[in-house]
Amino acid sequence: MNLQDWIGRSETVDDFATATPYAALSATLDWPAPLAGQRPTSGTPLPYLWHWLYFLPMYAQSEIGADGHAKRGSFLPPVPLPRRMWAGSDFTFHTPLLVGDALRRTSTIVDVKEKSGRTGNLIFVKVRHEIRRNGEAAPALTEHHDIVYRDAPRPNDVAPAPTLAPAGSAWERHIVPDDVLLFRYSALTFNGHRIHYDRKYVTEVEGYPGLIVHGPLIATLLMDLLRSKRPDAVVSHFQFKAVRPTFDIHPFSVHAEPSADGKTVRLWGRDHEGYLTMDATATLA
Ligand SMILES: CC(C)(COP(=O)(O)OP(=O)(O)OC[C@H]1O[C@@H](n2cnc3c(N)ncnc32)[C@H](O)[C@@H]1OP(=O)(O)O)[C@@H](O)C(=O)NCCC(=O)NCCSC(=O)C[C@](C)(O)C(=O)O
Repeated sequence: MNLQDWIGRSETVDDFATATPYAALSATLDWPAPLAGQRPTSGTPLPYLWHWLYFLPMYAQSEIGADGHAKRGSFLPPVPLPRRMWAGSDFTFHTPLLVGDALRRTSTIVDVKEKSGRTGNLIFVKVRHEIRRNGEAAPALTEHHDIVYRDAPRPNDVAPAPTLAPAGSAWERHIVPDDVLLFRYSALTFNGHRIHYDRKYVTEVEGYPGLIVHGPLIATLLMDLLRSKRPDAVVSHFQFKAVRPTFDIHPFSVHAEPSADGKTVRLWGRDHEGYLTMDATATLA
């Protein structure tokens, strides 16, 4: 089967930006009282990246594959490598999405690439999502999502040399991940991926030392750090790359450092050993 044949495939999903998932994520991110868990009124802007609370992957239970995601070969190509991860994303925020909006997301497979990485064979699938609000012709948000698929683990696998994260930062937040945090984020995004809750599966089948913290959760924590320090910042562009997995067995931290000219903010995730896990940049409008 030629994976390139999937390039150009497209699907469209409609949804409403409802208040309850917003309230649940604000509680999960530990917003201070009285904001945590509070339902926002219609017209409240969605914080950056909270569009992931909508357009949930409503696959029938019988369509779910071994890793807890939908079986491959319908919208996403039937990639033969077993271990799926979120490699990174790139966003252009054209206009804010507001609670109460009727949203339409059109997703298109724009690239499928096989690569040989330090950790073995990799297949990258790039999906472009365009989200439009209330029937408008122009997208309010454009996202390019890189999904990576990895080989099965081998007994003598050696992790590639990690990169040290910057030593200091203007802003930071320390997170103690646990099963409950991971479960709540999986539930909010209706993500059945076993690597986030099935410890036996993630250690024995995928060969990782612990449950994996979701890439989109870490990216959301990065943007939440920026929001908490600069609530009025208007972000025009944001991109992140997940460079090293974060596991629930140790604390981790998220950091941000505005540039001297105030036009960009570098954001990053750092594990308990000081290694870079996610590298991101927000461009301010
Ligand atoms: C991605 C891994 C496997 C590459 O591992 P590697 O070390 O073997 O790669 P490399 O040797 O550094 O690079 C090989 C090639 O891949 C490219 N590359 C390398 N990294 C990236 C990246 N991030 N984004 C885009 N491209 C990337 C890189 O530029 C290079 O391309 P080239 O040959 O053309 O020069 C490795 O860096 C890794 O394990 N990263 C952490 C991934 C992670 O933890 N993701 C979040 C958790 S999984 C998740 O949230 C799941 C979820 C939510 O359930 C869900 O399914 O959607």
